[in-house]
Amino acid sequence: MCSLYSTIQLYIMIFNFTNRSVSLNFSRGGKSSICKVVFHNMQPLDTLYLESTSNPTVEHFSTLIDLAVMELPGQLNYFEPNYDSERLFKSVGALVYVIDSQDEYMSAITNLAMIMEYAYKVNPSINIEVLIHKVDGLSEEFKVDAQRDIMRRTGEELLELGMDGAQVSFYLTSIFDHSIYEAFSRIVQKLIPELSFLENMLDNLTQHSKIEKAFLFDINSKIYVSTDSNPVDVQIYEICAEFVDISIDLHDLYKATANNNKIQDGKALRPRDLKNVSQLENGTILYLRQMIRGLALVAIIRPDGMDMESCLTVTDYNVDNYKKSLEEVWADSKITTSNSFITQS
Ligand SMILES: Nc1nc2c(ncn2[C@@H]2O[C@H](COP(=O)(O)OP(=O)(O)OP(=O)(O)O)[C@@H](O)[C@H]2O)c(=O)[nH]1
Repeated sequence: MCSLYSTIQLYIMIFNFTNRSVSLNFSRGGKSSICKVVFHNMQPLDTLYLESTSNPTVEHFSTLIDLAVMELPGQLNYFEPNYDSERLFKSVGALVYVIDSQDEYMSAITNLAMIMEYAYKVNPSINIEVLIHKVDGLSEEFKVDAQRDIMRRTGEELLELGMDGAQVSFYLTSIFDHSIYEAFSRIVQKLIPELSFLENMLDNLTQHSKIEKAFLFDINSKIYVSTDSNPVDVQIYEICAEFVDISIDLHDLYKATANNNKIQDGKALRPRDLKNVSQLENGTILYLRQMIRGLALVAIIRPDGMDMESCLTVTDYNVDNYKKSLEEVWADSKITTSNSFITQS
């Protein structure tokens, strides 16, 4: 059986080139806020008090994937001899470039094209992901216009550099709604080589239960690392992501600390896995079960006339099997800690 364990390194960056005649400052674009909100559950409004980052930071998160998120502050010039830029670019799977949509963005686009030129030279398989960020401040019409304009200008810049075929993905994001999670979900999924296998397993699960939509969530970040092949409806995603939050809050509130350390027949009892089921007024069931490696399966179940108990019995049985398959796939995988390779100045 193939191993699903992948080493993925993502880094979020905004560059500035101090060696150009005009010094460009692309800091305050929202990089730290994105990292704090997505990976540390910080409330979006609290990012107002974040201080400017002065040194590169790198953090590792190990769930389905070994994800390393590097934040490169805007004030530093990574093409100085101090930084081993070649090694930096070579080692990452995706480069996430943040453009502040509420600011003048022409220089940021020129900068992006130059970075892409360098990135592709040293790492032709790198994914370039552009977040058109802070779109919460723009009207719906303006959002679309800004995206079209940024895509067109990026295309023109790349054409000038002779890179017209280069692949770039654009996402409209804000930390004030789920768009940032949706973008990161898609970015991370692109880096999982076995994604179609994971999708097939979820398709199988949905076909044999009354599940309408299922997500495999990373509990910590609420990024979904996989979903079945039915199209993703943003509202359904939002409901499922909120259900993860509620389940964790309830679990923390009611977990019996005494039980966690309980000894039975001389053996310590393992803390119970997270599970939460809730039926909405229209009969739809929200179902969450903890899986392995910090992941949780969240499903929307439509009973369609079947009583809730039978529906849950079938789902529980199928989810048990799904979990066993995940465990088998991960049985041989080891967690490797990637080396940090940013030279601190
Ligand atoms: N409206 C809005 N503001 C945001 C969003 N994301 C971040 N911000 C704000 O942007 C400001 C700068 O955010 P930072 O995360 O510190 O920016 P940075 O790119 O890390 O800045 P440096 O550390 O200086 O490189 C903060 O006041 C955030 O609250 C967003 O999606 N929408």
